[in-house]
This record gives sequence, structure tokens and C-alpha cells, in this order.
Amino acid sequence: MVAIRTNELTKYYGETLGIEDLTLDVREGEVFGFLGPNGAGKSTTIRTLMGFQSPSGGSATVLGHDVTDRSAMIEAKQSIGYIPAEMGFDESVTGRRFLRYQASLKGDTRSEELLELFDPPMDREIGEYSTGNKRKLAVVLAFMHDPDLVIMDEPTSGLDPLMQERFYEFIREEQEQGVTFFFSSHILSEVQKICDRVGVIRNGQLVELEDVETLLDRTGKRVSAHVAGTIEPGAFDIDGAHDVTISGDEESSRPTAADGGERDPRRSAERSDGDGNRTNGAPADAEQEPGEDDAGEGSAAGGREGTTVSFTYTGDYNALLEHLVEYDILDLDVADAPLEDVFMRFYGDVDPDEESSTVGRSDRRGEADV
Ligand SMILES: Nc1ncnc2c1ncn2[C@@H]1O[C@H](COP(=O)(O)OP(=O)(O)OP(=O)(O)O)[C@@H](O)[C@H]1O
Repeated sequence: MVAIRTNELTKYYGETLGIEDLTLDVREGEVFGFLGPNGAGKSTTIRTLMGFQSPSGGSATVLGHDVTDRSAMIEAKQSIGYIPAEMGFDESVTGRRFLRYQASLKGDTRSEELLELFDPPMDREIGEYSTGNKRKLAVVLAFMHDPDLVIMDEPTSGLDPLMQERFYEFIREEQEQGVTFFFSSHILSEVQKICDRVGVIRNGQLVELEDVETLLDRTGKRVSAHVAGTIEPGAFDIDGAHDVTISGDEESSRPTAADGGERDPRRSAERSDGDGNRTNGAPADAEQEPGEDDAGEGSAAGGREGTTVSFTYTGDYNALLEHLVEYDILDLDVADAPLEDVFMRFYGDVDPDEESSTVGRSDRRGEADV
């Protein structure tokens, strides 16, 4: 059976496109990730599925109930958990009081267990909560009535890494009990970790629907190797390597008026390939800001000699290792390919400027760390 079904679901805000012709099924018991850059239409989809706004066209059902049918949706929500992107709490009451109020509306069969797990400060006024604590409370509220379907809009934003892991583990356990999840995210690694299938949305339209294994194969890794000596041009034109950039530290590390004193050859190389905002895949010290602490003696390229090669890799890992072994590797970084690479490589016509302005820098850093 399907838990969510949309058929050519469309939402315009006046002239502004929210989503268009969105057709997808979320199967009962699966964890479905809905991935896309800022403004792609994720929240629009979620708010429409929750019945908070009417579609401009098409149709949708959740747990078999038409999302435009008010009374059907009231009934459906007894079995639906919801974590919104913006948590609209009454800030003047304590968490405990808010929970009691919610319990009176939709029931509470397991808040004790959830409070133990996520531990928001229940006796403080919600107005005093940190963002993360608000999110923890939202998680407790979403699950306290033991829902069959949980719809979540970027549920982990604001949670610290430990809490995120706990939440992922919790989702896996809930899924084993048969709960279905539909959630939006910017974070590819998160989606990769916990989802069975992924829908990718861009400019209001579904551009891909994949199982995660397939997406992973297509996404690949961002590899950056810093090696002693030089790398011949073309040396990394190997099967499965895309967007290869090679940068030596001799010339590119010298500050120039044009680059505002940039010294790190890897950063210079990334700029030169027209992707000035890319941060993933580079060794940690490539994050150093110009002039930050590289002003010491003999500090060209942060004091590191050699050459850096960076590329996205979708090939066979053994073949890559065999190739790398020919070099004296000083530093190696392998990370999930960033979300924008997926868009740019597979969905081709994205304007890099538009993409870098819509996908936040901090989001990309977050992915690289995972
Ligand atoms: N209430 C609204 N009124 C007018 N336009 C809206 C409204 N809500 C969303 N939009 C527009 O609809 C489009 C999709 O926005 P939406 O919030 O669904 O994207 P999103 O994928 O959730 O983005 P984000 O990741 O930033 O949350 C955007 O162009 C946005 O400006």
C-alpha cells in the first residue's frame, strides 16, 4: 500500500511557482528522502501534504485521505507525526505545558520514553529554548501519539551531531516497527544514511526518483590528494574521475593582486575551475581564509610543498587506489560528493552562480564533515 500519493500536484503562490506536476508514491514502511536546494519546493510539498494549503492543481492523498478534505485530514492526523521547518511554539509556556496541551489534542502513548531519549528541558519556558532544544521538543511532539506516518521538514537542522545520530537510530527503529517517513533535507549524507529512496526536486519539479544505492553509485566521492612532487597533466584522466583539477604550489601559491593575496594552491585551483564556493573534498586546511595564519616564514601554501589533485570519483575504488599508490601521498581526503555536484553533473543545465547562491555554504561544510 502507499502511504503518500501525489498526482501532478501543483502549487502556485500567485505567479510564483511552488511545485509543478509532482507525481510520486511513498510506500508504506519506507524512509523517503526529499532532497533539493533552497527554494526547490520541498516545504511547499510538505505543507500541501499536511493540508495546510490547497494545491493549485493535481491531487494528493496521505494514508488514503485526500489532502484537500478537511475532515478527512483531521482524522488522518491522528496517525501522522509532523515536524515543521519553523516550529511555531507558544513561547510563553513551558515545554511540559505545551506537551500536555498537544496530548489533549492527539493523544500521548509514549512521551515518557521519548523525553528520556531526546531530553528537552521541559520545565523551562519554550522562549528560553535553544534552536536545538526546540527541535528536540518537536521530535517528542511528532512521535508521542505513535504515528504510522511521519512527515518532517529538515528535521535535524539545529541538532548537534550526537543528537542527529540518536535521531537516525530512532528512525531506523521506528521503521522496523512499520512507520513510514517522508522528510526533506539539503544534506545528501543524511539522506544516504537513512533513506530507502530519494526524490530530488529542483525548481518545483521532481527531477529524479531513485533508490539510495543507485543515487550513491551515481553521486560518487569527492577526492583530494596532496602528493609530493608534480602530477603530469592528464595523469588523472582515469575511468570514473570527473572535474579533475591539478594545482601545484609553486606558482599558484604566490599572492597576486588579482586574487586578493590568496596563497593556498588548492583554493586557487578551485576558483580557476569556476566553482569558487566549493569547499567539500579539500583537505581541512584548505578551508583557511586568505591571510588567516599563513603569514609566517616559508609559508607558501601553508608550508606544504607538492601538488594537489581534486576530482569527483564514481569509478571502482580498487582501481583508484592502484593509481594513487604510484604517488607519494602527503594528504588524502575522500568525502561524499556535495549536493551541488549531483545537481550539476546529472541535471546539467544548472547555472553554477544560481546553484551556489541557493545551496548554503554551511550546508556543504556539514556534508563534508560526515
Ligand atoms: N507563502 C509563500 N508565498 C509566496 N511564495 C512562496 C511561499 N512559500 C514558498 N514560496 C516560493 O515557492 C518556492 C518554493 O519554496 P519552498 O519553501 O517550498 O522551497 P524549499 O525547497 O522548502 O526551500 P528551503 O530549502 O529553502 O526551505 C520558492 O520560490 C519560494 O519563494
